[in-house]
Amino acid sequence: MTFKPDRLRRTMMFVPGNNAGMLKDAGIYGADSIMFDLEDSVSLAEKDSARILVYEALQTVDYGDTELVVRINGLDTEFYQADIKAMVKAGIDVIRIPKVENAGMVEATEKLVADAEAQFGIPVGTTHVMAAIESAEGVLNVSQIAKASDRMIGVALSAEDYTTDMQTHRYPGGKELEFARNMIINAARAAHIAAFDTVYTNVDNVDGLIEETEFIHQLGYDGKSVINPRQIPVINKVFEPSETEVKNAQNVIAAIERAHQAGSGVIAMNGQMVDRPVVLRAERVMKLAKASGIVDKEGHYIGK
Ligand SMILES: CC(C)(COP(=O)(O)OP(=O)(O)OC[C@H]1O[C@@H](n2cnc3c(N)ncnc32)[C@H](O)[C@@H]1OP(=O)(O)O)[C@@H](O)C(=O)NCCC(=O)NCCSC(=O)C[C@@](O)(CC(=O)O)C(=O)O
Ligand SMILES: [Mg+2]
Repeated sequence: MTFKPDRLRRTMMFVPGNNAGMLKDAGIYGADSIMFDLEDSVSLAEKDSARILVYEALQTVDYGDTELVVRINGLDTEFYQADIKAMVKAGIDVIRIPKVENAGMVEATEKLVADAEAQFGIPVGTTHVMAAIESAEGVLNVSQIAKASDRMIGVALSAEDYTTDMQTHRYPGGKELEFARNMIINAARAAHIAAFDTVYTNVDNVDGLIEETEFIHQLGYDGKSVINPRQIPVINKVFEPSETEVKNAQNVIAAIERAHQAGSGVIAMNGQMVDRPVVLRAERVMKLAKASGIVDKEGHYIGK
């Protein structure tokens, strides 16, 4: 497994844990993270067999350096303890805890994860966790949840369960998600972890997916959970910087290097002040440009 703390996470693809064919091919579609699901896409009757299937896939399928995540069953079920044990033993990168309402739920999971690491000879602290926020209570507590563990890599909005809890449903435009989206991105940034937007459930509506992704990209989200491989290139395209953005970022990085050589941390470029926040934004643009394949090894724009 390949955990990299500062990796891009534009797409995290749900793969139903009871579907052997999807498990086998999940690595070929280019998702930044693959999320094996043991929770809501698996029926009660198949919980144990899905856990075994995912465990076997983790032993036998080569997923390259894709980040590997598993969504375990909820902490109010009879399954989650066995899920944690098996997935830690298999060496999963990240455990996604569903329906997190408070920091205590993260702490309880963390303890079981640490116990399993010790039991299976895995260095304690190497399995990471993330929290799915799926209720009104979870949204209100998200800042504590985001800071509840050193293992925490991100918080995710889960709008299907959230809108149900809020006694509404999902509308085009997503006004019903505004408060949750703002709370989650703010909590993630304050905790220096990633923020993932929710799934877009109409896999045939490409325009709707683009519109939603542009909006969450503007808010500062790292990416989205996805349910279908066809959604991956669409989201990646929204996160792909334009030629102007890349060239501006290159100029910013070159300008700040010149400033550093002259012993300064700030410089003017075309009348605009270039300082640390501008440089950090430029570095993120270059990281996205590299992942999008639109710059060469030296960072020069080559397009597609
Ligand atoms: C949506 C659909 C039925 C469409 O089927 P279709 O048949 O039309 O798909 P096609 O495009 O035709 O498939 C073309 C090829 O891709 C393969 N393929 C498709 N999907 C793949 C995939 N996911 N992984 C790997 N492979 C895949 C397929 O096998 C085929 O391979 P091949 O035959 O070889 O050509 C299918 O995608 C699917 O089942 N998705 C997963 C659904 C799921 O996981 N739901 C639970 C998570 S949400 C939730 O729980 C709510 C939440 O909790 C969320 C939160 O927490 O964020 C909240 O509260 O909001
Ligand atoms: Mg859910």
